[in-house]
Amino acid sequence: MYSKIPSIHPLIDNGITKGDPNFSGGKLYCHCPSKKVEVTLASNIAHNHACGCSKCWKPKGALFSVVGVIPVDKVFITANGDKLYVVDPSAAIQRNACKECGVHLFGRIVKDHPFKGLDFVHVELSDSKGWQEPQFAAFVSSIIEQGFNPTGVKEIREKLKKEGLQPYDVLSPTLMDLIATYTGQKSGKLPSKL
Ligand SMILES: N[C@@H](CCC(=O)N[C@@H](CS)C(=O)NCC(=O)O)C(=O)O
Ligand SMILES: [Zn+2]
Ligand SMILES: [Zn+2]
Repeated sequence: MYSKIPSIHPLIDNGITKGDPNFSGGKLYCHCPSKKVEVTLASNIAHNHACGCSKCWKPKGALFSVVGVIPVDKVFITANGDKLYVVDPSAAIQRNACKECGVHLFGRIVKDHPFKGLDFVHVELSDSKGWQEPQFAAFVSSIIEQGFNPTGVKEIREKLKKEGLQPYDVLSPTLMDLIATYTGQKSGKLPSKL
């Protein structure tokens, strides 16, 4: 007997399909059988990644979310926006979810934050192909907080690496450096022009 590794995410479990660098966007739909919330994205996404945190929306049975960012001016609610509500209004990322099916359509930053101006989206909610593929895995140890046995995390990290996703316990060094630069500039310890 061997134990089957749990699903990381359907877009990762059986190998990642590369996106199309010339892809220019598409529509996201919630999971309701009718009157779907529809969000139109007018460009590709960036910094797409797997996130193990407890706050990002995950498809049923998956340990990780897959989430990327897009400039807020490229995001349009194009149908049934009256079904959206903000999951946690006090969070930095205001995740707008469908109140019927629970799917998160976009996460918006409204307060002063290094990623303000970007929305967080899950492109698996789109039928279009060509979206940027996941680039790394973030908040891996956070799966333990949600009930995953810590003894199994090594195997999860190995699987992520095998699929080409470097695992991190916060964000990737690129994104952590961006956040730290913003913080340093805000406090005046770092010049505003670099
Ligand atoms: N260990 C925590 C981590 C939560 C966390 O910090 N999530 C990151 C990645 S999405 C974040 O930036 N959260 C900001 C927010 O949710 O507003 C958990 O799993 O709940
Ligand atoms: Zn829905
Ligand atoms: Zn997250």
